[in-house]
Amino acid sequence: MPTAIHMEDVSVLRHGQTKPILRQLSLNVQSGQWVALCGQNGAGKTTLARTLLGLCPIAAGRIRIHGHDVKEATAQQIQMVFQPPMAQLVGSTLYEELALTLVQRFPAINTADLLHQISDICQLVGLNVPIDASVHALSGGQLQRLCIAQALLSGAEVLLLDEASAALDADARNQLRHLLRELVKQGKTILFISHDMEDVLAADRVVLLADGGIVQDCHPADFFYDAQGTDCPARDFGFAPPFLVETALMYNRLERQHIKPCSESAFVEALAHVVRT
Ligand SMILES: Nc1ncnc2c1ncn2[C@@H]1O[C@H](COP(=O)(O)OP(=O)(O)OP(=O)(O)O)[C@@H](O)[C@H]1O
Repeated sequence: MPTAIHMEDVSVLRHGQTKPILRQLSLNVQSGQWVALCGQNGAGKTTLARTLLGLCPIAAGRIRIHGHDVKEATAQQIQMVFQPPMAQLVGSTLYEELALTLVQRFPAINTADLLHQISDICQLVGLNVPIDASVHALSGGQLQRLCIAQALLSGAEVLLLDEASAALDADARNQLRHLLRELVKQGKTILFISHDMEDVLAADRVVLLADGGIVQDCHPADFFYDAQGTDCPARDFGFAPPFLVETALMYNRLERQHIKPCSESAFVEALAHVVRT
């Protein structure tokens, strides 16, 4: 798989500060990988994402997005779903907002195709509001979905999501995780900043930031389960394991097993395997 994100010894200083917010940080992400970026408040997650967009100048190091220098990366290579959502919206209606993105990408697009693509993307992200709805009349969750729709319509290969599930209810969070999994299967690369441990569990890889540096980079199974499967290393970093992990840890302790599921289906499969053997 080609490298989608390449960060090499990157340091970032914010205006007026002497202490770097990102400290000689190196990170490589392959195309088609879903990375959960987590860390406590102020760890540098948003700064890292903004740096990948070229919005925070780097004091040292280098960044390449799909082989291009970060300064030359286009909207079709990398896009961010910002938090709060209004930060990225410029149109006054849902139609205007999405049509603008499509016209930028396909200047010759006709109205029928425009409406078709907008309708498809709204269905994909579960945005069930009239096309002429005012952006200001949308709920937090609907705005979040609109921003995700917009990022997808841009055609970007790399999607950065900053707390994109924060305004969503539990069902919508699940839907978003399914959508992200589908996008990854289609080859998109996802960097998902989230404090929600269910989001972290659903990823292919967890990168934990603390004080501007990477302190953990591993598979979710190694983030949430120790070698025996009876304890949760993520607790040492201040993160409570999600319910599925809690349940598996308890099961392992009671039944002296070592299963480490990261999804409901993996849990069922692991239990079936234990019963068979
Ligand atoms: N525009 C800015 N100017 C100066 N310092 C900033 C700026 N934005 C962020 N910082 C500082 O950079 C550090 C990292 O902030 P950042 O927003 O990247 O953290 P984060 O991990 O995304 O936090 P959170 O989980 O709270 O969103 C913090 O100490 C913050 O105060």
